Order: sequence, then structure tokens, then C-alpha cells
Amino acid sequence: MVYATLSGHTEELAEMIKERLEKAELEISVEEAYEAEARHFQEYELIILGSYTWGDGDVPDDMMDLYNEIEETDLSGISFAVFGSGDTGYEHFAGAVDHLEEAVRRKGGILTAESMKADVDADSDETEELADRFTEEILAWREKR
Ligand SMILES: Cc1cc2nc3c(=O)[nH]c(=O)nc-3n(C[C@H](O)[C@H](O)[C@H](O)COP(=O)(O)O)c2cc1C
Repeated sequence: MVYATLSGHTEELAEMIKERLEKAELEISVEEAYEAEARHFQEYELIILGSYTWGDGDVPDDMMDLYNEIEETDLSGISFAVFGSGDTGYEHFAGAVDHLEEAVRRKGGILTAESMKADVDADSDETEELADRFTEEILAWREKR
């Protein structure tokens, strides 16, 4: 799992997702986006990308190097899931999630679950439910492999 966070919300989501996957006995390693390199993606069964959104629905700076690498990497056969934190008060809610999803798709990556977009102002039950759904889809995909 690779994520970018500024004020910690995306990190909280990452933690929720990690907990759930570990409960299902999956082994998961977590890195912040600035530490990660797309060329290592092929070493993993699944890559989970998480990001907050910046500017006008944009991928934030600390995700940008990785995003650009993704654009230059053949992702054929590599499996992904994407999540992010955003604010529905902005015109492009969690736009970075859409950009990452599109980049993965363009480069031939396989999206294994519907992307998860969590509103920073949502109550915690709602966010927990989103995380449940997201990880359940990932686990269902894994069962089918
Ligand atoms: C300057 C600025 C621009 C933002 N632009 C967007 C945006 O376009 N769309 C969106 O959904 N959220 C936007 N946000 C909200 C953040 O993505 C949101 O607060 C998120 O929860 C931050 O995640 P983090 O705590 O992991 O850093 C913006 C926030 C700031 C401060």
C-alpha cells in the first residue's frame, strides 16, 4: 500500500484498510508515496494507492513523482485498488482518485475494486462502511484468483 497524506486523513483510511486486510491474514507493507517506486510494483500481488486531493481536483505534489512514474511504466498484469480522502465541498471531489485510476487503466493495470472516496467530513460509521466495502471487494477478488 502506498499513500500520500498531508493532514492525516488518508493515513487514517490507510490504517483502516490495513487492519481489515490483516484480519483476513493478508500480509501488507505500507509506504508513503515519496518513498515508493513504480518499478517495484510487479513484486506484489496487489498495489493499493491512496491519496488526498489538492488544488482543483489534482494529484498532490507528494504523489506527483510516483504518478509520473506510473505514466511511464507498463502496468500490464499488475493489480490495483485506489482510495482517497477528499472534501465534497470542492467541485472535483477526490479528483486525485480519478486521476490515479485513469493512469492505472491507461497503463494496462487491473482495477480489482471500485475506488473508495471518503469525505473528510463524513461521520466515522460512514467511513468505516466504505472501508468495509472496499476491503470486501479486494478479498472477493483474491478469492477468485
Ligand atoms: C488547497 C486545498 C485544495 C483542495 N482541493 C480539493 C479538491 O479539489 N477536491 C477534494 O475533494 N478535496 C480537496 N481538498 C481537501 C483535501 O483533499 C481533504 O481535506 C483531505 O481529507 C486531506 O487529506 P489528508 O488529511 O490525508 O491530507 C483540498 C484541500 C486544500 C487545503
